[in-house]
Amino acid sequence: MIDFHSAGLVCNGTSLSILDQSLLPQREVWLRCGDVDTLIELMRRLAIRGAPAIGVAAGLLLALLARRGSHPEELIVDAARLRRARPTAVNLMNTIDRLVPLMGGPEYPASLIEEALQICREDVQQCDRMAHYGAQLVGEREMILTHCNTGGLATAGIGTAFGVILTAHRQGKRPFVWVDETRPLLQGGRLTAWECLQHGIDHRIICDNAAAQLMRRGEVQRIFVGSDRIGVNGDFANKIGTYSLAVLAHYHRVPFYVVAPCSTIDPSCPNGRAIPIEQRDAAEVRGVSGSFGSCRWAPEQSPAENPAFDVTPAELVTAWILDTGVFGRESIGAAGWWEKDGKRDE
Ligand SMILES: CSC[C@@H](O)[C@@H](O)C(=O)COP(=O)(O)O
Repeated sequence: MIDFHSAGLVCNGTSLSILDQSLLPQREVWLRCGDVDTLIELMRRLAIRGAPAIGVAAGLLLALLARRGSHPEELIVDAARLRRARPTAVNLMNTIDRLVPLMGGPEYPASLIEEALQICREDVQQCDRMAHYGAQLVGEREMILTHCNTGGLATAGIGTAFGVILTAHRQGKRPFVWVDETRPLLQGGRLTAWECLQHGIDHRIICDNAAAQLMRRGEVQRIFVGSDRIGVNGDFANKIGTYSLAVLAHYHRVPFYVVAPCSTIDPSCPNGRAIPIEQRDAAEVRGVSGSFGSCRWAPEQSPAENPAFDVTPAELVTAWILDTGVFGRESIGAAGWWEKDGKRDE
């Protein structure tokens, strides 16, 4: 039985349903996804998004297809197409790399189904561990800033950066959250704000360009962000706008943390320059579109640049909060540093 559900995804044995994140918070619409073309389309238009969530969705769909009797060779082609759907988040590639060797093996399809479910379970557990380590850093009534959406919608569990905030909230620390709206697709203003409301977390949405002024006034005590891929030297890619926040945090001496499972570290990327950055349609910058309607304010003929992610250099990071512990800058350099020396105060 392929049975798994998270905030944005339900797999009930025979089908996969996805909560369309492009329509939230105005409309809660669940979409059936039964084939690879549909999932690729949903990923590209960010109906399902967030690094761990897209990896988990790809795994569950491949498991469903295997259970329905897909020939292993057919599934290998499907997996290769899914792998290319979004290029920056390494979780998608990790999922495919774990499942492809099982396609056509002696235990197929049972082994593939079990591995896909294991990826889901691991993500839930990793979120809990990161949240546990990260929440220890949060003091009473701190003002925290976060970027993009890193909660239950973006993962199989309670989230990465948002999981830290949620856990501090559940511990009664009463954090207050500045929610970056996160232009151009507003994952913060739409999704993180929605998740804050669901969990009763005190928050206020800000335009991305308000962060500097808040930091200058001393109204931001800590910044937590997620990551789509981390290089071996600690440089990391995350939603566009993360790098500017890190520069601002450095100038204003605000602690700046990356929260991600250690599987987000890509051993094949020695540094951030090796991380592929997704370029998206210029139309997303010239206007907005969603369940709230569509509007273009820029001249249609004006070219626009739309990198979906940026890379923050390791020197701007205070610590990496991984599922294996909290790693400061002094940890970087040793081989496999992310598995060894993190502080693990229980
Ligand atoms: C789940 S936390 C890591 C990231 O996936 C998140 O911060 C992010 O940048 C998501 O980008 P998106 O383009 O919305 O998929």
